[in-house]
Amino acid sequence: MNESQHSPAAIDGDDLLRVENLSIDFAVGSTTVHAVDDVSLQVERGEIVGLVGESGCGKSTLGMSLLRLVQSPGSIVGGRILFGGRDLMELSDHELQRLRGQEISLILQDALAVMNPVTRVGEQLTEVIRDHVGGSRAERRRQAVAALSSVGFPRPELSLRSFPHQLSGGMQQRVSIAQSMLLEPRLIIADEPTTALDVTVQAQVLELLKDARTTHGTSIVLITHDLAVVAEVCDRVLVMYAGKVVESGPVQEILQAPKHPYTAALLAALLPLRGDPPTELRALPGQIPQPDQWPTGCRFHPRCPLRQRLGNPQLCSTDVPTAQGGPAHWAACHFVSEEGAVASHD
Ligand SMILES: Nc1ncnc2c1ncn2[C@@H]1O[C@H](COP(=O)(O)OP(=O)(O)OP(=O)(O)O)[C@@H](O)[C@H]1O
Repeated sequence: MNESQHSPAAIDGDDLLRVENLSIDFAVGSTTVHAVDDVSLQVERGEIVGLVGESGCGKSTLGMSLLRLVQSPGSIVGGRILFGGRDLMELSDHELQRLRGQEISLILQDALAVMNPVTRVGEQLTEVIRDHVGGSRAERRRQAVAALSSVGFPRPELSLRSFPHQLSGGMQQRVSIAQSMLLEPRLIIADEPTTALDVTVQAQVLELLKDARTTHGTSIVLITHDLAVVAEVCDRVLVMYAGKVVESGPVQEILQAPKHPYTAALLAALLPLRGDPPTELRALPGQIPQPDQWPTGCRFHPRCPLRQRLGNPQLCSTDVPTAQGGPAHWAACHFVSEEGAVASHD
């Protein structure tokens, strides 16, 4: 079985988003970079799904594709993205425009990047309402005040008059979340939304995302390199390595009993939240390979601690691993058993 075939088959019909065998290439000079390679996933209504992995593994490219925002020289070269049963690839520009913001919205690490620096916060918010909903000027303003209030601005009327650069990073991210929630989208793509923020503000922003799910049933795809953030908010997690999903499962299971050696290595590199500090930080050696030079067989094999412990079996460098485990929790590794071989080898 193909490593990506488990996840779509696991759904019982309550999925809002279904990605099937998606591949995205970048044409860089005379080479083709396979940034996302045959990835499948699904997100159910009201579910928060984490997408984790090191820098360069394809998380953002995958996230942007969910809004059909992959920029040239990148393009979707295979697969389907179904949102609420509609194939995103078949939508007209007009339909896509309505979809973005109204049904799917985007939160980025750099909140300023999605704001107009010369437009006051209030105007940015009321413009979105005017373009998608309409209503009188007074009504639009009332909604903008309510939006800022809902993300914790103590004096929203005053903050509406601010320019984005007059706000702190945490405040800017709150405005960005307020803006993305204005039209009560069914799905939010949040790409490293807390990475630039200090720990206290980070926790507040994560709370706001959880609130969005609780209050409006919003589904969220949370892209992050930080497993601690995943542990805090996600129901399910997909671990990406070198353009592929290598493990998928419920967050607690993945954190407590990872099946893939890459996931185990990411976890081992985390500092414990409580207790004595470790005598050494077991960081994962080596770097993710360049996307135009993905290794043969299992793409993780040159860095894999489990393979080394097993005496470097040849299979890892020759054969692409298929999904092992059940539909709810699987990993693409030749040497994983359903009992969690990784944990027992550690
Ligand atoms: N505009 C581009 N031009 C060429 N290649 C690109 C471009 N954007 C992304 N890529 C390629 O796609 C790969 C995946 O990039 P992507 O940004 O999706 O990874 P990521 O996991 O989100 O990393 P990060 O956390 O650093 O954003 C990159 O290694 C790069 O080779």
